Amino acid sequence: MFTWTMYQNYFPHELRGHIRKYTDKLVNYFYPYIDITFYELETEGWFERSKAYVTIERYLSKNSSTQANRLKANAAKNGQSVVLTMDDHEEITDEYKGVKVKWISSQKPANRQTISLYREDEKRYFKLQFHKKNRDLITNSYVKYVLDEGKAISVKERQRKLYTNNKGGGRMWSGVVFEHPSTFDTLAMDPKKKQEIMDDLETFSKSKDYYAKIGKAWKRGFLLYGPPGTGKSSMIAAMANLLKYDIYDLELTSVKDNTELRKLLIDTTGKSMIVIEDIDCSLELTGQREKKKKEDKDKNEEDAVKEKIKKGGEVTLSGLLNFIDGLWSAIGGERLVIFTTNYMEKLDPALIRRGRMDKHIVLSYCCFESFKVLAHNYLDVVEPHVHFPEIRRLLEETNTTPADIAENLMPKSSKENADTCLERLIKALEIAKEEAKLKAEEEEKAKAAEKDNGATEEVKNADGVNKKDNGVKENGDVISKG
Ligand SMILES: Nc1ncnc2c1ncn2[C@@H]1O[C@H](COP(=O)(O)OP(=O)(O)OP(=O)(O)O)[C@@H](O)[C@H]1O
Ligand SMILES: [Mg+2]
Repeated sequence: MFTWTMYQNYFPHELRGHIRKYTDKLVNYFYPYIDITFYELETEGWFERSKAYVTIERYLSKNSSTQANRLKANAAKNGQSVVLTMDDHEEITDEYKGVKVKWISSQKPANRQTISLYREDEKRYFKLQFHKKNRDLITNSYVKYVLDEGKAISVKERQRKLYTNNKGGGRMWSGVVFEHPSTFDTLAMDPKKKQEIMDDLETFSKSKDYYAKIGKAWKRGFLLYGPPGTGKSSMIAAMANLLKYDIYDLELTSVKDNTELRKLLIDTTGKSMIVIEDIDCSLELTGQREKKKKEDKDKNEEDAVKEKIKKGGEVTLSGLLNFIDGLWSAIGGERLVIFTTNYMEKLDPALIRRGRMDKHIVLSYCCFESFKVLAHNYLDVVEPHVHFPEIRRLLEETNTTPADIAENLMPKSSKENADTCLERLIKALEIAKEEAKLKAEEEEKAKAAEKDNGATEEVKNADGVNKKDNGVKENGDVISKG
């Protein structure tokens, strides 16, 4: 029998090299498959897990749980859930555009002659095996498809974060797990408007190539405005939940100057939303405040300059504009910038022009359509209902926020049911209507008094006699008519 030792004795080293080369060629000639190996550990750097391997692992988890007999569980979401993938030496099949491929999970034993500092010196890998005739399809598009899908699965399942910049400490942002339950289903607003916003967001998240084609940074600005309690913050949470984005809640008043603002921006990642709430209250950025500041400065310019030096710089309007759409803002990609305000008219037009804030969304008082969403969510009550027509009429006659409606719809004890809650709401709306009527009457009176006052002033100006004591107080309340 021809043994291994005989082979080694008969054929010297160089010849063995040649034989190996030709046998490999021969085998390749008859072997109808191509194998691609993806190793688990990066060979360069500090033996990190290769991104491609982890992404493939995610992708294969969808087939593994149904096809493989031995599964391996890896922790995900900081240990709160597990990802199941096939264990070593298992095989699964996958199909892409009618072509079947095989994935094999395996590992090469450790090289005993080398000393490794790393615990897992066995080389674990995934092998992708497919027929030679499908070479182009698999190498050109299937591999990319697997990586994209794997990435999408991990984005969907990752734990999202809510970051803020006002915690101090060495880090720019500090984050907690984001778990706000608000979604577009729970958000009360006109269904058509809601659908339009959802479509807008979903189109944005899928438009990477389109933004590249038109030469625009992949980001979109939203301005949410409306009275307090109309759902601006709730909508931001719903947007983050829809797109599975992280939120960076930027507290502008805690940012020292424009340089720090830029650093904060650079420190954010893609697939995120940068939120500045109540932008009208943030620093000296609004048109009116700018004007007031200018007046103050004219009054005492020296003092203003001293103050600025003492503060050591500040965030300016141009700094913020640069933050939103300057050169640095394009890094990371796939980002929403969201401002909220209660007073649209207070904002500087430069801040809210289209292109910067691409979409303006007004959140307003509760209409009947919005009420129906809340009634369904809070009480499981749907139209037709005996109380609905009256509520509809009252909503048309009052300005009530969704927050007020929601508060009235929430059962306060186990004895309360849908009917009692709706009746409470009707009472609250009637009171609001009455109050609004009284307020309107008072305003009417005040206006009339102001008119009278104006007329008195005119008389005074005409004859030079002081007729101020005419029974009308300066604030407009009529105390007596004289
Ligand atoms: N459109 C809405 N749909 C569902 N719930 C709403 C809506 N608006 C308000 N609410 C309810 O009222 C509460 C307050 O709403 P939210 O904080 O979103 O208002 P806001 O517009 O951000 O107010 P502010 O201007 O004071 O920040 C929410 O917790 C939610 O329960
Ligand atoms: Mg809010």
